[in-house]
Amino acid sequence: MLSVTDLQKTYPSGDEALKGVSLDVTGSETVAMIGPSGAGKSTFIRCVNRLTEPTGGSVELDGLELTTLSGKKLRNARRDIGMIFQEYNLIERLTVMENVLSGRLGYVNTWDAFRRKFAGDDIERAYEVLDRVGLEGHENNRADELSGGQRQRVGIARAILQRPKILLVDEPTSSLDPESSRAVMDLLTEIADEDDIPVLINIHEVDLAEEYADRIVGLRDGQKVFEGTPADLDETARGQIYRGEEIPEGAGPTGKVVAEAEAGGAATEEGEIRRG
Ligand SMILES: Nc1ncnc2c1ncn2[C@@H]1O[C@H](COP(=O)(O)OP(=O)(O)OP(=O)(O)O)[C@@H](O)[C@H]1O
Repeated sequence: MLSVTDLQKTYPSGDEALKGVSLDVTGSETVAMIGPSGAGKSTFIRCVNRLTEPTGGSVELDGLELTTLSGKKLRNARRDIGMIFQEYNLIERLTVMENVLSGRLGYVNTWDAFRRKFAGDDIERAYEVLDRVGLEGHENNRADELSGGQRQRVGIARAILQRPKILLVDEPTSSLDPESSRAVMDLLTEIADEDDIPVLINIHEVDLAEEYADRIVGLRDGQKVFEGTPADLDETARGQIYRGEEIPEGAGPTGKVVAEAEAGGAATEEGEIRRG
């Protein structure tokens, strides 16, 4: 379970990107975080895995406080967090298989240091994971030969190879066409169910959030201004999230609207990795 309490981030520029946001994500639920550009959605996800340093608050994953970890402990904790990025963050010149195996390292920038050192078990599992995301047969294609939807599937495969305790997903569909977007959302919610892990997704497309999420969280100006089911996301709530509207008095059941911020194997020279 991810439990975030009063998360704050003020950038050195003075931008208060998060002004005390609390959120629990648990079970196998899919939570969509929506909000206008600049609301703090990416900052929230990046503070959870410490790609950005929060300036206040607490982030616990299965009871482990992440904000105070450093060095090896932080690296180990990050392996429990599967991260999927808008722009895929693949290494273009490497193969699909190599990119997926880099998930075993937690974060790809250490890939070069570990190259060629994957266990046979990891490779076998990488094949399984690639089958699962529909990329069987593409193992030895270079990442830069793939379509956007396929690249995002590589990103998803890389994340789930880690056997994470949670998936954090930052704008997975914003570079994709509608059909590929839906396929990616289908895959993410399927993983949440089948692997029994929660998924937190930042997403701009409100219709996809409504269709796929169990719960929707609305951020505006660094504050959580809405939390509820897709059915709760009425016009009042949308106005509050996207237009900063006050909740009109007597406007009906908007109790869900939060008005204030809550205080191994071997790679060949060419990069091809073979089974066994
Ligand atoms: N590295 C940074 N340095 C300074 N300010 C930043 C930095 N990253 C983000 N910000 C600011 O923090 C605020 C929140 O940005 P963030 O990217 O988290 O919002 P977002 O909701 O994810 O927006 P988008 O939907 O456009 O990605 C914005 O005011 C932004 O300008």
